[in-house]
Amino acid sequence: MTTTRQTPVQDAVELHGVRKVHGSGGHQVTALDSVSISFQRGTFTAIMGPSGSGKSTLLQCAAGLEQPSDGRIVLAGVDIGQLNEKERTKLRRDHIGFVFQAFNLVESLTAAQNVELPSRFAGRKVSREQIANALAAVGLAERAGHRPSQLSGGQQQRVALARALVTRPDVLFADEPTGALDTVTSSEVLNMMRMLVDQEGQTTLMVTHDPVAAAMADVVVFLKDGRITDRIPLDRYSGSNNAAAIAGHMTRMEA
Ligand SMILES: Nc1ncnc2c1ncn2[C@@H]1O[C@H](COP(=O)(O)OP(=O)(O)OP(=O)(O)O)[C@@H](O)[C@H]1O
Repeated sequence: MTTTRQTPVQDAVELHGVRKVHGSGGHQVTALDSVSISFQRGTFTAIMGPSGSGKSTLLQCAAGLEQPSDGRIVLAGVDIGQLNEKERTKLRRDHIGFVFQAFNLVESLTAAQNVELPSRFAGRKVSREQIANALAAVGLAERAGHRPSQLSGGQQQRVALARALVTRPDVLFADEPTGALDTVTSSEVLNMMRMLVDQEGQTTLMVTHDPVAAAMADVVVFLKDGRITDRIPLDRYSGSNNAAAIAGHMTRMEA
């Protein structure tokens, strides 16, 4: 008898029974309550839920930026809880990229210099070619010499994306990446993120309030009161139907 050996699908991030309590004494808030979930490599996950449901805390914990009060987080195959602060910093530097609602670009620097800056601070060399490739990957090859004021909001967020991706991180974390953008520039950034997943296999976790943004993902995870209530895989080819279904789900959650 022959048996077919299946290559196990490795998850990029795993959370096992994660609890996060903010504050101390009588002012404690349980932001995450026994959260267990895995995020598969090469997939795009949107995290949604009412305000205060724990979305950003989940992202920060999964990225190793905050320590859970309890439970275990495995990032890129490494149990973060086993690392000291220095090792955690190195793991973050080598394996994750982060984009936020605010682009956080330095106004006096060009797009290329902004992409290079964090690596420079970390004492790590990125080549001109790596910077050019990162800008090309977000469709900004021609804008390398432009300063933020010479770019649209969507283009500035794409520079921030290139900056997050220049070191080719295992996981891209995005916290409301389109929160400061209008509909047109939002879709420019989201299409770029989708393309990076499809073409480069970029594992992506994105917190968003926007059902249209969430509809770009492969899976939507819903949080309420620090707990995961649903994990819904999306049919990629039902774009606007997905957005409507997600909006309906959110309305029911907030009722
Ligand atoms: N540093 C902190 N200190 C105390 N409480 C905090 C802290 N950070 C978050 N919280 C609380 O933890 C809970 C979850 O917050 P979190 O920011 O993760 O939610 P969220 O779903 O991202 O919210 P929003 O959609 O409004 O950004 C909230 O009740 C929040 O007030």
